[in-house]
Amino acid sequence: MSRYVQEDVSSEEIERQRALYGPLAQSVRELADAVIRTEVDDAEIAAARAGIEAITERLRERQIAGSYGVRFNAAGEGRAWGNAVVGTRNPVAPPLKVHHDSSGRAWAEFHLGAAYEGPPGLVHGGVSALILDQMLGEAAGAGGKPGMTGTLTLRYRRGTPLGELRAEAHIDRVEGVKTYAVGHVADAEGVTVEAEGVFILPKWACRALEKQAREQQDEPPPTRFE
Ligand SMILES: CCCCC/C=C\C/C=C\C/C=C\C/C=C\CCCC(=O)SCCNC(=O)CCNC(=O)[C@H](O)C(C)(C)COP(=O)(O)OP(=O)(O)OC[C@H]1O[C@@H](n2cnc3c(N)ncnc32)[C@H](O)[C@@H]1OP(=O)(O)O
Repeated sequence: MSRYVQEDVSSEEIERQRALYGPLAQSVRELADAVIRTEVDDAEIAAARAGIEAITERLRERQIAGSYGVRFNAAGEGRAWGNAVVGTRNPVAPPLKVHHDSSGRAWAEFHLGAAYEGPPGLVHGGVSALILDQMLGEAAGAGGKPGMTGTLTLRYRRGTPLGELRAEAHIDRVEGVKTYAVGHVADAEGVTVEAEGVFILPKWACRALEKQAREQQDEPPPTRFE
């Protein structure tokens, strides 16, 4: 089943949901950080666990059958709220608020805390890869050619300290369905990880985009999601 879902939902309703679920996910991020760092006594841990399990049960009383997917409304606004990097409703996502321009540039400033650690005090290399995969994909999408990651190559130049970071990406070149993008993660001292990747508009999406373009002749198809 496709997880690209068309929903009849107004922009106002999307904003209402963002204001409801965004802070919920943020509270759970705080919880993850607290679970890693707490030093309260054993009885407090047991009580906290019981409380968390009760809340989880409450939330599961009514839920989506599978993952959130990517949902579009009639205005073409896309919501990737379960996305592991930018998902508004995903507590695992830092989340990144990605800025774009139509020349195919994407950038974001963000904070990575204790939940993203690999080597002591440093960001896990897989987390840097996760973020750069998204950022390069966002650049490809911003330039009008979204795609699935085909190949992603990273060079870890030095450890990335946990804390305040910035990521940037831009399109290097486009060859038909293949968009080549480059980018990096940096701390205040400069670049820590560099990435290059190719993003490929899948055959199934080419067909879907052509169909969509035929249906809404003047409206460009959606190419990026928040
Ligand atoms: C309403 C429709 C909306 C459409 C939206 C479409 C996509 C949206 C996706 C993202 C949008 C934007 C923002 C999102 C931001 C973040 C991105 C995160 C992305 C991910 O987290 S994504 C998960 C990891 N990713 C995968 O899960 C890919 C699994 N894989 C496949 O889904 C297929 O494998 C695919 C699609 C890659 C190709 O399949 P295909 O059948 O369409 O095309 P085909 O095989 O014919 O290749 C065509 C040309 O690409 C070359 N090529 C093929 N594979 C290559 C590879 N791996 N590396 C380098 N080049 C490759 C060939 O050599 C040929 O090149 P040439 O023509 O020059 O010979």
